[in-house]
Amino acid sequence: MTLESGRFDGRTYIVTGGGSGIGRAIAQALADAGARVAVAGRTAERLDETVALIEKAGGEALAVPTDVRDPEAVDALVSAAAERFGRLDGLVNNAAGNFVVPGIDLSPGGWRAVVDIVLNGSYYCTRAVARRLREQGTGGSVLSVIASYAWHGHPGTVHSAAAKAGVLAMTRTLAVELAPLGIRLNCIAPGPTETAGAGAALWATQEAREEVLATVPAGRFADPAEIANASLFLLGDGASYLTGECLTVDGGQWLGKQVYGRTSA
Ligand SMILES: CCC/C=C/C(=O)SCCNC(=O)CCNC(=O)[C@H](O)C(C)(C)COP(=O)([O-])OP(=O)([O-])OC[C@H]1O[C@@H](n2cnc3c(N)ncnc32)[C@H](O)[C@@H]1OP(=O)([O-])[O-]
Ligand SMILES: NC(=O)C1=CN([C@@H]2O[C@H](COP(=O)(O)OP(=O)(O)OC[C@H]3O[C@@H](n4cnc5c(N)ncnc54)[C@H](OP(=O)(O)O)[C@@H]3O)[C@@H](O)[C@H]2O)C=CC1
Repeated sequence: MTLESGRFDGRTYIVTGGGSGIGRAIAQALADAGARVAVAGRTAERLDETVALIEKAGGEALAVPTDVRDPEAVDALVSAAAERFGRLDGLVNNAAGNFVVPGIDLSPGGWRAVVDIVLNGSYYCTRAVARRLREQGTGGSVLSVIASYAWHGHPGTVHSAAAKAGVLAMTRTLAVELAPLGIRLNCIAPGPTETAGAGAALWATQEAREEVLATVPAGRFADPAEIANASLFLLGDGASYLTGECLTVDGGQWLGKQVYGRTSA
């Protein structure tokens, strides 16, 4: 069997949270590899910027302002992408919200805001795209961006850790349900990655940045392009027999738990 891994010519993907950070990098990488991309998020201007960057590089993209917490808006997003590009091949669940607060002090509204975006939004998007793929009879792939605290938890982010764990369970469940339709679902768990959104939400001060860096054996933040490269592998034909998995891309962070207070020998 010969596979054209690494190329996405003629394919169409939806990237949620495609107006910034990791989502923008994945959208650009997909477009560079030949795909058409629909980017979704709440802020139209950011989406337009992503589209302009992709078009400037010779690619094709569409901005569809969408709040992933609204299932009807998500259905409309999927219809808009399929109508513009004629078909769909997959989805990247990348949209997220996050802030640091002790779980005991978190309000029900704060819990709901994050769980609605990360878990419910990922489910609405996955369901809508899977229905479209079933209708087309083509198969496809779904990638969800989670975080390693889905399995080890993290103080200060109970809402996000619980929601990301839910996305992992959703992925594993639907990977089995949808395999007969040729639809693969996987997750990627980035380590600390240099984006304005995460910087503002999680390491807003120099001291906080240094604390985060001290936990990464590789000694640096990831560049969003490094997360995008690994994402393309999981979305593409090079991973055609890979489903229900999570690839951790974190410079050794979660393994380097500093039991003896150090990250190097
Ligand atoms: C290793 C790292 C892994 C993961 C990294 C990332 O995810 S990086 C990605 C990082 N990127 C992003 O996060 C970008 C997107 N993020 C966002 O848009 C916002 O941060 C959002 C998640 C709050 C959603 O916005 P929205 O317009 O829906 O929300 P709203 O303003 O209407 O508030 C809703 C509820 O939340 C409450 N609340 C809010 N802030 C705080 C706080 N600091 N403290 C306590 N509570 C807070 C607020 O009080 C309200 O609750 P109430 O009073 O009704 O009970
Ligand atoms: N950076 C990091 O260190 C890490 C990031 N991650 C994950 O990577 C992904 C991207 O994060 P990152 O690029 O850093 O941060 P960003 O803040 O740049 O990305 C979050 C994106 O989600 C969009 N978004 C938020 N709420 C909604 C909503 N209700 N509907 C639609 N879109 C929404 C935002 O756009 P808008 O506000 O315009 O809607 C934004 O584009 C997230 O899933 C995050 O949890 C995981 C591990 C580490």
